[in-house]
Amino acid sequence: MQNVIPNIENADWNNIAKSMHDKGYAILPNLLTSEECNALKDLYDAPATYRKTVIMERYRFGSGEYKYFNYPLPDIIQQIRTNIYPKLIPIANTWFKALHIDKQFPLQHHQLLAQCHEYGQQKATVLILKYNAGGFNTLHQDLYGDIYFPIQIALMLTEPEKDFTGGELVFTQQVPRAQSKATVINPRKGDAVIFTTNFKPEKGTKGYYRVNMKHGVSEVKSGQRYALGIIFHDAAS
Ligand SMILES: O=C(O)CCC(=O)C(=O)O
Ligand SMILES: [Fe+2]
Repeated sequence: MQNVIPNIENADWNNIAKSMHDKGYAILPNLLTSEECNALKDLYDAPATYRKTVIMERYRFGSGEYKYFNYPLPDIIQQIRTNIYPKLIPIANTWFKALHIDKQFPLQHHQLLAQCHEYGQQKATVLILKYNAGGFNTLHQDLYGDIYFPIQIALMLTEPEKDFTGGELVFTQQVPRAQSKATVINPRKGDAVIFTTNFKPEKGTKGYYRVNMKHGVSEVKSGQRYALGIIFHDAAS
C-alpha cells in the first residue's frame, strides 16, 4: 500500500498519454505488488463489501461473475482512483477538444462525482471480476448514465500462464464505414491497464474523427483469472 501513490507519481505519464492517443490503451506496469493483488483477490469472498453480484451468463455478458463494491471503497482502491484521475485529465480534455465535444472534465475526482450526483448517479462502479476456465467477457463499454469519464482502468490480479491461460484483454476499434480491428494484450499480475471507455480521436485529413472502442476478455482456457475494474463515474443503478 505504501508504494501505490509513489508508483502513480513516478509512472511515465508522457508515454502513457502517447499510447492512449495512438492506441486507446496503455499499460502502467507493476502498479501493485503480488501481495497487494492477493489481498484484493481475497476480498472477492468478503460479502459485506459489495452492493451487487452479477452472474454474467444471466445477462449474456459472457461467462463469469463480478461484484460491485459499495462505498466506502477499500483504502487502496480509493487511493488509486483519486490519484490516477488527475493524470488522465489532460488526455480526456484533449480528446474532447479535438472532437469538438462541448465538455471539459474537472481537475479533481470528487468534482466529477459531484456532477454524477447531480444527475442521480450515486452508486459505486468499481468492480472485481472472476473467471473460471471457459469464462469470458463480451465486448462492451462501461457507461452507467449521462455523466461519464471516458477513460478507465483494469488491474490484473492474477498472472497469465501461471494462474490461468487464455483470458487476454481484447480491444476493438471501429472506424467509420469499416469493420472492427481487434488487438489482444496479455498484461501481467500487478499491471494497470488504462483504456478508453468508449472512443478516442484519430487524426484524419480534415481534423480529428471519432473511433469507437470496446473491450472484453477472451476465453479463459484453464485456471482462474481475477481483475479489478476502476471506472471513474458513478452509476444510476
Ligand atoms: O477482466 C478484465 O480484465 C476486464 C474487465 C472489464 O470489463 C473492466 O474492467 O471493465
Ligand atoms: Fe468493462
